[in-house]
Amino acid sequence: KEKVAITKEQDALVKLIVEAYNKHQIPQDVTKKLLQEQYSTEENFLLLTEIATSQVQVLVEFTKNIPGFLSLDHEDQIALLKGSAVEAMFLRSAQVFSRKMPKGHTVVLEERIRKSGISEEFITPLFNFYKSVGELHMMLEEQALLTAITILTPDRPYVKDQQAVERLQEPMVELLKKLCVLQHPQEPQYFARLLGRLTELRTLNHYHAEMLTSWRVNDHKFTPLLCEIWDVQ
Ligand SMILES: Cc1cccc(C)c1Nc1c(-c2c(F)cccc2F)nc2cccc(C)n12
Repeated sequence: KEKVAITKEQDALVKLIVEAYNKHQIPQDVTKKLLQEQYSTEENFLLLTEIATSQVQVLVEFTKNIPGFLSLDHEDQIALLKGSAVEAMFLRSAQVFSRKMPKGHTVVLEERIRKSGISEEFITPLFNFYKSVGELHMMLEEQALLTAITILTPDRPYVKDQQAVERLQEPMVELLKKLCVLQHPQEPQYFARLLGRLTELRTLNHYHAEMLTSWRVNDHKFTPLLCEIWDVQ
């Protein structure tokens, strides 16, 4: 059985991706508000809107630090960001939800999500996804690479030069595969399970679009950044 080893270049790549992934977190004042604000539906929705807005900012910063991303065609950069924003945010919020947050915050955040006027038909798949990501106990390198791989999906709508995106995504997929073999030797199907999460993520795009529409119908206000990334209003 050939020995799987990370090359020097691959080690440099994973360090760059992890550094970018760690660089930006949700601002403290936003998470502090989670515990302080009272529990009205309006207040909860406003808080989630604030968190979503800062998550989009975090996503844009992370994406700009993915090696090679800024050398892509500028319109393709926008197409990749808009096409992957929901999936990347689900992935990041799943990790924040299952790992990063102190226990107390997670309970409060769950409570506020459940009481923010979102329909049950979205809440269930959302928490199922959070649970399925939590059960993987992903390591930081795996989370960061999986998020970069999601962003660098070549077949997003309006991407013109799909090959250029593939050339960036492929080495990341190879690297993640090697990391999974090295870091989870007792679980040969671990890499396949990670990719399975990406398939589950794509189904959540549909729910998210429905949610946006239902919020707009109920005249909920979004921030300019959320309007721009999801073409609402
Ligand atoms: C921050 C948060 C956490 C869990 C559930 C939800 C509904 C949110 N908030 C939003 C999300 C969103 C996200 F930010 C991460 C994951 C899944 C998401 F639905 N998308 C949007 C889009 C417009 C307005 C909001 C309030 N919003």
